[in-house]
Amino acid sequence: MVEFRNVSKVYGQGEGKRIVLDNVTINVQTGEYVWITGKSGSGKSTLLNMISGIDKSDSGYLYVNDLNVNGLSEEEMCSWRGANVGIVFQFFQLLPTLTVLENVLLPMNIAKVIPRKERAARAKELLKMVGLEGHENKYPAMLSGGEQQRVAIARALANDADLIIADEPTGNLDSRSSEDILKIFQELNQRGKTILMVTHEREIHEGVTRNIVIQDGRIIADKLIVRCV
Ligand SMILES: Nc1ncnc2c1ncn2[C@@H]1O[C@H](COP(=O)(O)OP(=O)(O)OP(=O)(O)O)[C@@H](O)[C@H]1O
Repeated sequence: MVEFRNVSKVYGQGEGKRIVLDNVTINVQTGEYVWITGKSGSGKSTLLNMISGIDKSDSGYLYVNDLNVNGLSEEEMCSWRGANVGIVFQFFQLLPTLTVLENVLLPMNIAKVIPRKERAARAKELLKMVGLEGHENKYPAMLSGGEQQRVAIARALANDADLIIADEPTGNLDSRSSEDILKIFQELNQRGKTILMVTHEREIHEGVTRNIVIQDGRIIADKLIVRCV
């Protein structure tokens, strides 16, 4: 589903030149739940940012469902991403002047892949799924960090994208809220979503199927997680 093929990224020039990703090749299959871990500054976010279009590689290819994402113009990238990738950030990135319901409706109103008359019911259903029934008309500032991250997850699911990318979604949460959020990701994966998550969590959470470790822009480990039941 997601294939990075010989992807490299360099920032700066001359003495300040920094190779952030060095010939990275990763192949993620549909249905995987992948954790990308590694020290701060190792290149994890840069990798995810290529899928969201925030960063572009200097060389190599990125395919998502056989689409050459590098080849998209900025406008094409925007509309492709809106309909095909759900994104969850560390600091939630909710719009403070919109209610919880309006925040979840926003991607639907932009991408227009969900029929207009189904959108409000869908947003309410997604909020119920993440445990926020009854909070629809609140503003983000009225919610705890964990609740705000739930809204962000509902928003990431708005257009029913098969691929969810999450950049340290528990990085700003206490351990209890982190556990709750990780359980939601596990459930999403069980419902068929493919998930790529950058995290600093120390212990691999139940449900994670693969752990890719990055160091200085290179993959130093790529482990399938097999659990006995
Ligand atoms: N726009 C930029 N310009 C210059 N350098 C950048 C830019 N974006 C990232 N970098 C550098 O690239 C390196 C990798 O950054 P990246 O955010 O991918 O690391 P990370 O592994 O996600 O780190 P963290 O765990 O701290 O979030 C860092 O040294 C960072 O300073």
